[in-house]
Amino acid sequence: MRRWVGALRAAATVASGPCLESGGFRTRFDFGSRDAASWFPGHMAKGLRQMRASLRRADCLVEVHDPHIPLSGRNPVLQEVLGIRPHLLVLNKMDLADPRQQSRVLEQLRQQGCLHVVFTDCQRDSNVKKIVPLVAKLVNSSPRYHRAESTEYSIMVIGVPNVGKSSLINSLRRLHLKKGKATAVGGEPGVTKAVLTRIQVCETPLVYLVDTPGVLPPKLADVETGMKLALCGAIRDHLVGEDIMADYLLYVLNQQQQFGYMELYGLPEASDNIRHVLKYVAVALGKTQKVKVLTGTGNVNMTMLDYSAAAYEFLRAFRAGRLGRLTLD
Ligand SMILES: Nc1nc2c(ncn2[C@@H]2O[C@H](COP(=O)(O)OP(=O)(O)OP(=O)(O)O)[C@@H](O)[C@H]2O)c(=O)[nH]1
Repeated sequence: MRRWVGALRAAATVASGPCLESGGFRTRFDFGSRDAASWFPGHMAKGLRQMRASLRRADCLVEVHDPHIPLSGRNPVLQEVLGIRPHLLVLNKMDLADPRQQSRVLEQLRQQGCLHVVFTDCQRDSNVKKIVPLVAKLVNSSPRYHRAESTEYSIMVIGVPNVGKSSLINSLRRLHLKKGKATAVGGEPGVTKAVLTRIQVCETPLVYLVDTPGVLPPKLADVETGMKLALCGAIRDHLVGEDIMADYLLYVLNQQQQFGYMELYGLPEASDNIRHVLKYVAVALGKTQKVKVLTGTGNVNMTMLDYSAAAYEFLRAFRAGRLGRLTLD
């Protein structure tokens, strides 16, 4: 075992593509002729219709989004309702994004008219306690339309898939009700399949949340926005392609001088060549596959590096924060 890993490591070093010096990285990413329209799954149109219908019953919208992409990938359909409902933007998974970008992001969001923003980490319940008082303040300072007589707050949680909507609801219940999970959490986009019934998250004040299935913008602004959403797990990997996603991730890491991948996978220097990097990923993680090779004298079984598995692991490392805290916008 040791010997073939050693041999593969040597092969990875010798047969590598050109390694670029820091500063010699790609300055733009070539998306080829990819069309982001094909990445929008049809069933989301239904989710969007259900969401619109439920919106009428909500006092406040809590929009959860990924702080890796605080400025892109949000659903423009929401703009229609933002004007008439109190709106709070929760940038969840703050533990994974670059904290140095927070003030710039807040300023840019403010310029876009997004005034109420909270960064949270639902795995550690960080900042989640700020949400209920802020929602109460926002609702109380705006006309409550048909709900003027009600003393309870009904909040609708919306956002693209996989941003942590269910995790936020569970975190609120843990903090305010000392209760466990009410809604399933999953690492794959689309875990929340149907619009759920109301879930109580707080006693005083009485607050109910309505969880919704993650819904992508029906029309992505451009291919790059789609790629960023895919990196954040909002679009299923196989729709976009793990190989190109890994390449785009490497491009961004190098652009932002985030070279943590070198140490993680034992690269001697930074590289802009995804195949070269994935070679190291595969070797470091022992991602190999047996391949049958037909030769003139018969079949030979060979152990080869599994680049697809390596690309998948590279993406997983990014999503778990092992490649550093990164803001893509
Ligand atoms: N690092 C980190 N991971 C989180 C956080 N919140 C949620 N996650 C993870 O993100 C993934 C998606 O979480 P969910 O709560 O299922 O997301 P969702 O938005 O309800 O997903 P859909 O149902 O697909 O729309 C899960 O693997 C969670 O464990 C967070 O604050 N930090």
